[in-house]
Amino acid sequence: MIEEILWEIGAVKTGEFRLTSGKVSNVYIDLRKLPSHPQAFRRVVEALAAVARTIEFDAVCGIAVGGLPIATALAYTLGKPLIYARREKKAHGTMKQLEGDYARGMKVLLVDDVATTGGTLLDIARLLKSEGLEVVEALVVVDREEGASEALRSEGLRLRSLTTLKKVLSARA
Ligand SMILES: O=P(O)(O)OC[C@H]1O[C@H](OP(=O)(O)OP(=O)(O)O)[C@H](O)[C@@H]1O
Ligand SMILES: O=C(O)c1cc(=O)[nH]c(=O)[nH]1
Repeated sequence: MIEEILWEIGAVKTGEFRLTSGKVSNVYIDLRKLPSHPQAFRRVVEALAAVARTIEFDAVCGIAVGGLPIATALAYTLGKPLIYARREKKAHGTMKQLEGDYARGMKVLLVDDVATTGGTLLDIARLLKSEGLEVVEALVVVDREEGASEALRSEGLRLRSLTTLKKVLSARA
């Protein structure tokens, strides 16, 4: 089970954490360490691939940093092209925010590690739309169920997840 895997690799942390949205929480899911555990990583990516195979899309878009290794492994597993978004536009070099090769009209599956308010997914969905891409759905490992699903729905996007924070916490050994 995904929830058990997260506990096993120590991805569930307790303490006091400031979240991206500015909220404070006493629990934090740290999936940045997932690729350091190859067997767990493979199981999570296989579970994501099972969901992704039910969706029609042309390319995976990962969100740096936490979502990028996961999206990369997912795209590789599915044999789909990968593009990825920085949280901020580069201030030098190419000056880009969206990396990789893409074309207008491409159907994209947006992938991240965790969704809380959905602000990050929405920002990147808007970036993709501004480049002429079509975001078909968003897929994350953990939905904290703190507004992301509703926020995405209000812009016509469905959020899918492998699990929720509630399920992770109730699976605690
Ligand atoms: O739904 P939201 O309220 O937007 O929060 C979720 C976002 O927060 C985390 O990223 P973080 O900003 O910590 O960046 P990182 O992945 O680069 O560490 C997480 O990886 C999501 O992208
Ligand atoms: O909302 C966030 O910033 C956030 C929450 C969480 O549990 N894990 C994470 O990586 N980010």
